[in-house]
Amino acid sequence: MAVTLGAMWRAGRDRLAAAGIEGASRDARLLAEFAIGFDALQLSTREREEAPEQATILYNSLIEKRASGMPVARLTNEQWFYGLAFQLSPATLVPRPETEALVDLALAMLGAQEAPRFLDLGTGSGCIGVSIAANLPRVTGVATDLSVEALRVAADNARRHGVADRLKFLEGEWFRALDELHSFDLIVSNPPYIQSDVITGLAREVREHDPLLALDGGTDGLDAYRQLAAEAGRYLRPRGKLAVEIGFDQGEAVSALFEEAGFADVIIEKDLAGLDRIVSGKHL
Ligand SMILES: C[S@@+](CC[C@H](N)C(=O)[O-])C[C@H]1O[C@@H](n2cnc3c(N)ncnc32)[C@H](O)[C@@H]1O
Repeated sequence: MAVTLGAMWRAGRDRLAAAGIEGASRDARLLAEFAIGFDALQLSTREREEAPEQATILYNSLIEKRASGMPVARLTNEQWFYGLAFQLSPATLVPRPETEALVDLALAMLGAQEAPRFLDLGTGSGCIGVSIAANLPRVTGVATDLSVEALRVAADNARRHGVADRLKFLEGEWFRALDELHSFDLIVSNPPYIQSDVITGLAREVREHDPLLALDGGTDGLDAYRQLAAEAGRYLRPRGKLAVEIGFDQGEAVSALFEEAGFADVIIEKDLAGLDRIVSGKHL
């Protein structure tokens, strides 16, 4: 018997709800759009059309994977961030909405400058660096990662969004990736910041599907911040800034590391949920 597109996606929604998936309706719609190759508007306006057999088979298999805990972004291999679609791979973190605050900070700081330069350390999918470049036509930047595969994806995303000619991608451990002596107006990073022994207790969607390299911040979660705070000054212009994403309970510890390293005007900023999310400081 022929099944309509509307009946198809609603059956998926009910399956996800029965499996206890939060946001079952949203996820079922996103997976239906992906399986059929529609956008949200097309799915809404063409619900009465017959569902193609191949799309139904694909959709049902995606719904079963989602029901077993695989995040939608891992199934579609894509995540929206700062109004842009980012391709993903198993080597990249799924960009999180709270990280968009780092892009806001960068745009506010660099927007008025003539030819600003920034560094995005641990770029992953490239979401931070590509979003900054896409919103500031005069900016140039360098994006690094320890993962070659993540860098490949980030470079693809830069091409996709037309900023590849203004971003350089370099492989290596934090500042050691830099190929020459650079001097930046801003260094941004969302480094791994989860304590090693907390990772096994994280939600399954994170623990099983985000790369460990993107999560593990060492015994106290602060390994990357120690290195970044201690070394960033060498790569910043006078009055340049270092700004990092932090875990909700790391504000004081990371601020102290910034102050010990000689940064001035150290500020902790909160996210929309009212949690500490960014620490920034100025290089004198
Ligand atoms: C939390 S993820 C952030 C990814 C991306 N910037 C974002 O916000 O979605 C941290 C990134 O740092 C990279 N990374 C981890 N350790 C690193 C190191 N020692 N040197 C350079 N990059 C590293 C990981 O591969 C990962 O892409």
